[in-house]
Amino acid sequence: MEAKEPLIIRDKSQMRQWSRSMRAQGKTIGLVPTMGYLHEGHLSLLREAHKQTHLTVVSIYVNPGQFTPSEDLSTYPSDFHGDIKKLMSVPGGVDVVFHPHNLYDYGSSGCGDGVEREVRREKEGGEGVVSCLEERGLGHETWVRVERLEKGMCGKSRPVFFRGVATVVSKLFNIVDPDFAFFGKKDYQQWRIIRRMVRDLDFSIEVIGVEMVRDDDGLAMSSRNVHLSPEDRKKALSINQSLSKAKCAAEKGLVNCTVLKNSVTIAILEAGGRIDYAEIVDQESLEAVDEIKGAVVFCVAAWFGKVRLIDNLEINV
Ligand SMILES: Nc1ncnc2c1ncn2[C@@H]1O[C@H](COP(=O)(O)OP(=O)(O)OP(=O)(O)O)[C@@H](O)[C@H]1O
Ligand SMILES: CC(C)(CO)[C@@H](O)C(=O)[O-]
Ligand code: BAL
Repeated sequence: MEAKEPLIIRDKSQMRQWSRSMRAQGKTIGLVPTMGYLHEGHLSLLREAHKQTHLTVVSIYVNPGQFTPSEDLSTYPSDFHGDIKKLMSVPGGVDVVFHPHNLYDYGSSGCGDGVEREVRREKEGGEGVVSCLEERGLGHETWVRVERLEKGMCGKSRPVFFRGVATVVSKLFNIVDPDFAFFGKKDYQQWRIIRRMVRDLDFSIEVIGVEMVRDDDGLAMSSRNVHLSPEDRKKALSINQSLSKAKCAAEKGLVNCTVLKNSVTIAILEAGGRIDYAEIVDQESLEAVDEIKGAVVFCVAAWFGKVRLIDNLEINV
């Protein structure tokens, strides 16, 4: 049986009002931030939220602040009505879907285009990379950075990504004011970064990391999988298969990270993929390790056709 239709809120102040009035009634709120085009991985976050909170909010917002103009913002998949149906298929459904049109619209209080162009000029002379948000000239110039954790892996290949994620998640936290927020461990580095941000900035929110959901054949579920051709989708199984083999080998005593990383890199290249990175890092600090001694995570990003996929496996020896 389908759950009831959620309340759909598009306006920041209406979202805030809803949260305030629910909190005044003693209700706890769980937030699941997403970019839409939902799959079972997202729904597992919602199911986890149901276990911990009275009320649930799923946000659907494709954030221009975490994409550079050369990334795939314009082709990011979306299906709002399909998403609502999927959310209603989960027992208990969802109370609110927060689906803002533009989270960076500050009305007359924005300082506007002139300042934005100035910021862009400075950056182009400095760090050299701007996000789609700055490119659009919307007057936003405040960014949250988790300086060390954002440096490696996805932060290296997507230079504005974690700055954009930490900033938009801070905005969502301020607007929705949840007690709990749920993030998937598929995006392992993102989950760690949000946890650190919440600790360092004293957000009064508990961040819950939820296990990754895979398709039956092992491919990590991801909205971008829809862009894989059937051939590339088959080839992409090499990521999970080589990671699983490496994990088995590590558990049997092969702890040299160069050897393990090479085995995964070669398997993905032989399948026809292009490696972005293959890193074995400490689960907490995300620092690369040479030898597996304790709790590490083996993280991979690889391209198949025009699609960049990420995956990881935790290894505890
Ligand atoms: N397979 C999965 N298992 C568990 N959580 C997931 C999975 N895929 C995504 N999530 C989580 O859902 C939340 C929203 O992610 P997002 O909307 O970007 O989806 P996505 O499938 O990761 O998309 P993308 O193709 O951009 O990687 C994040 O916390 C993310 O970690
Ligand atoms: C956390 C997030 C919703 C921020 O835009 C996004 O990075 C995602 O979907 O993982
Ligand atoms: N789940 C990560 C969002 C992104 O790739 O932009």
